[in-house]
Amino acid sequence: MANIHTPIPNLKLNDGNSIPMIGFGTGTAWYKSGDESKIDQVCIDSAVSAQKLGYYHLDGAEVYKTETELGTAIKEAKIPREKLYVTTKVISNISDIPGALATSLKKLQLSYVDLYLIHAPFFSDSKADHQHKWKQMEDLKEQGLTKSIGVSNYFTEHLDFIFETCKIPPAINQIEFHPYLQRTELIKYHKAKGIATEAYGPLTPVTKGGPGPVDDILAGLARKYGVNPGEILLRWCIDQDIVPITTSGKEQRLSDYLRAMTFKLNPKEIQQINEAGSQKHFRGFWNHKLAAEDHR
Ligand SMILES: NC(=O)C1=CN([C@@H]2O[C@H](COP(=O)(O)OP(=O)(O)OC[C@H]3O[C@@H](n4cnc5c(N)ncnc54)[C@H](O)[C@@H]3O)[C@@H](O)[C@H]2O)C=CC1
Ligand SMILES: O=CCc1c[nH]c2ccccc12
Repeated sequence: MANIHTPIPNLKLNDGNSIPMIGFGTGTAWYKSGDESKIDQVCIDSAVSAQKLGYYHLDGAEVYKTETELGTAIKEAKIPREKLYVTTKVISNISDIPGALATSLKKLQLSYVDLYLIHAPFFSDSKADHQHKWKQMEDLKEQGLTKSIGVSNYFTEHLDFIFETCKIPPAINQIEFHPYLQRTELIKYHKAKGIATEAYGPLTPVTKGGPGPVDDILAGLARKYGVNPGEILLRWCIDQDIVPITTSGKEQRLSDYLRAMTFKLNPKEIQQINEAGSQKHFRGFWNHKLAAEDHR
């Protein structure tokens, strides 16, 4: 079983902080469509197991309605706070960003988060509105309530708005990223501006995006490195300096994912996955909002 003894590399951010290069997500599998006050014990238990295996990077969001579960799991796992990397995101209460973070911190039972993200750009209706929201994010970082600030699901034009007036540039853009959605232009932009990329949905080709043209390549590489195709996808992100955010309620799967830390893909193997992946297009999230961006 891969576990806490499997070293997880960090990525240095543009603000000097570092982020562990794999995250355990509390959205998707755990998202509550109903009553937030109904506690999901399976979510708590899975987040505790994840921390015990060595996942110290935990990804949450107010809209998942699982921040209370994440806070309970952090308390139960007893990992020292300074070793943890906790992210949350604002969207439901975007009209009051400071109030939203205060509420999230209360649910998480924390005095600060490591990363606070604006969950999506679709709730700002003008350039000035984007810039005003970003200023509120900067204030929260300056108050020490979050160590880093960033965005999620932003396009280059939204990032351009921020860069026009920001004092602190976004440290991260968390986006859907996998071989069937390679976001080449956006990733180039991130690199040019010093923004780190986090990948959600990294396993899409072996989950809802399959079957497809990368299957045989993933199977061959999985045989070569003695892992599952999923771990090849996680490594494909890491070897491009992109931080995958994955999840599972199955302890064995969480343990298996950590085998992505035990090998490296060579540039030719990365290229093979890129070329095969570009033969298929698949987007699993935010289709209604993001379809226009697909061919950029
Ligand atoms: N910022 C945003 O808009 C978004 C952020 N996220 C974050 O990213 C996290 C991870 O997102 P996911 O799409 O769940 O990541 P993912 O692509 O890593 O998929 C994880 C899911 O795949 C399943 N899985 C793994 N291996 C499998 C296999 N061989 N066969 C079948 N199923 C398999 C797991 O059980 C789990 O449910 C979320 O929990 C959330 O924290 C997710 C979506 C949007
Ligand atoms: O974070 C992205 C996925 C997600 C899961 N539940 C919701 C609810 C509203 C927006 C996004 C999401």
